[in-house]
Amino acid sequence: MRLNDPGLLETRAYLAGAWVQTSARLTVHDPARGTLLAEVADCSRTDAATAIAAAKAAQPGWAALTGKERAAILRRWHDLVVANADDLAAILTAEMGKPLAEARGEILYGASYIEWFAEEAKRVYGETIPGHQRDKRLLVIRQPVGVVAAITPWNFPNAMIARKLAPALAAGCAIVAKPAAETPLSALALAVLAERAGLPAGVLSILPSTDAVGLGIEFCENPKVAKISFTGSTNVGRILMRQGAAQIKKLSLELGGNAPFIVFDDADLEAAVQGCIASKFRNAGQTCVCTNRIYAQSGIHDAFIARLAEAVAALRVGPGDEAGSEIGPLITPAALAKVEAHIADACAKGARLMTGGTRIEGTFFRPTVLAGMTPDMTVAREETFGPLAPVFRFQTEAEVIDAANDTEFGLASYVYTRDMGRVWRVMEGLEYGMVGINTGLISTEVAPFGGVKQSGIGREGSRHGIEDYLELKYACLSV
Ligand SMILES: NC(=O)c1ccc[n+]([C@@H]2O[C@H](COP(=O)([O-])OP(=O)(O)OC[C@H]3O[C@@H](n4cnc5c(N)ncnc54)[C@H](O)[C@@H]3O)[C@@H](O)[C@H]2O)c1
Ligand SMILES: O=C[C@H](O)CS(=O)(=O)O
Repeated sequence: MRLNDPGLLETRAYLAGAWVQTSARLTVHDPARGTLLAEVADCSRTDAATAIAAAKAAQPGWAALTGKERAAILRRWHDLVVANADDLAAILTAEMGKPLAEARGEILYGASYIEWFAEEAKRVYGETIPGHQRDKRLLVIRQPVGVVAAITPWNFPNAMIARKLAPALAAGCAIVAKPAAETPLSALALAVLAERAGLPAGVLSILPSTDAVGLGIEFCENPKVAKISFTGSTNVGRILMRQGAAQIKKLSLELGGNAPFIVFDDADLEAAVQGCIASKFRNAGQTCVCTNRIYAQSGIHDAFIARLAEAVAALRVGPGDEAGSEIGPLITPAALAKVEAHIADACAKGARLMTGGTRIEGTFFRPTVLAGMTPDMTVAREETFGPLAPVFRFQTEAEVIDAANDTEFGLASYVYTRDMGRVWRVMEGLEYGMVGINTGLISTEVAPFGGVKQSGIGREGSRHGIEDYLELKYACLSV
């Protein structure tokens, strides 16, 4: 990996304002080649307690700055991230595998959250309320919740952590973050730049660790932690809820998905095919908002499947750092095995393979389209998190809304139709936090990202995102 600034490839933990090399090390591998990339500090639960104590000590001073002063530091951080985007993308592709173009897009996407919340830092407004009695004056102020503990996944190792650090810091919180053990380098590089931007010591810690369970327990049980912000699987989100219940720990949860992609007869066929590919195969299908089930109405079904299979077969699979690669490797052999299991289950129950269906080498897998899907197949209920596009046929609007909602998940959903009445009926009928209408790409810092049902609690981004890191305080003044 060639970097303009080798200082961004940091392998020490950023702990209580210092760069710390721990005795234990965790290893980071390139998923495309299986080669060793780096040995990184492996933090313990004790290290987490130290970081939390430092955050608790530093947070009042950080909150005492004006929103404008915090905004200036966040703005400098944003500018440094953008200026170093090529290096950050190279690091991200090396540890996670996604194509460089997607990695660079993620860096700018993560930076957009830092920019957005630098602006929001100046707009944490309070309010006055007309008194309920003549001698009373009422007011409300918003204050930072305090120390935040964040836990993030491997699939967007820059953006998912930026999407938490930015609002927390903008609100005046201090934050301790544990990135996924598979992809710590992107988070550490962000901390290098945050320190350069002037973030005070102790306000932020980044703790790579193979002891996810132990640090999770520390985050949940340490009374200095006011809130946990988690992005990852619904199963782990459930564990954290349970572990934090004793202290009524505040929680923001961005969890799993099972996105339906619905194509009605009146849809623009080519737009639907391209939107489906964008939604399904971004990051090799390893995003929480990836299409997981495709529903094609009977009139357009055959033409849609034929065109989709043709376009999917043309997708180029290869290492993310090789020019032209569109589909990188899956993160682990276990991730690849899950894709194969979903395909085997579907075919055993009558599905037809239209293209792909086989591994190439290592954890590279051919993008796959299946036809003849039925609700009893595993992929109808489970998030594949890989390059598999299963197509179900449907007849009526009511039938497909019921099918789309027949899941415990409710994160993203997609609808292709040119009938405006149908747009409103289906958008209102879908039990999801987000709906893409005639588009397969919906994520942006200016809109509230998040799910309903077992896809999460709270929203990230938008004018709503900072609220998760603030408390309302009501004062009643007798005059
Ligand atoms: N809603 C979103 O914004 C969003 C974004 C990305 C990924 N995801 C979801 O995340 C999942 C894939 O990511 P993953 O495999 O890394 O998820 P994961 O839940 O296995 O891991 C996520 C993070 O939690 C940590 N972790 C694991 N077990 C833990 C425990 N017992 N206590 C505390 N922390 C623990 C991991 O080390 C990692 O840092 C998918 O379900 C995907 O849909 C959701
Ligand atoms: O995987 C989850 C991310 O939130 C995907 S996105 O880049 O925000 O759409």
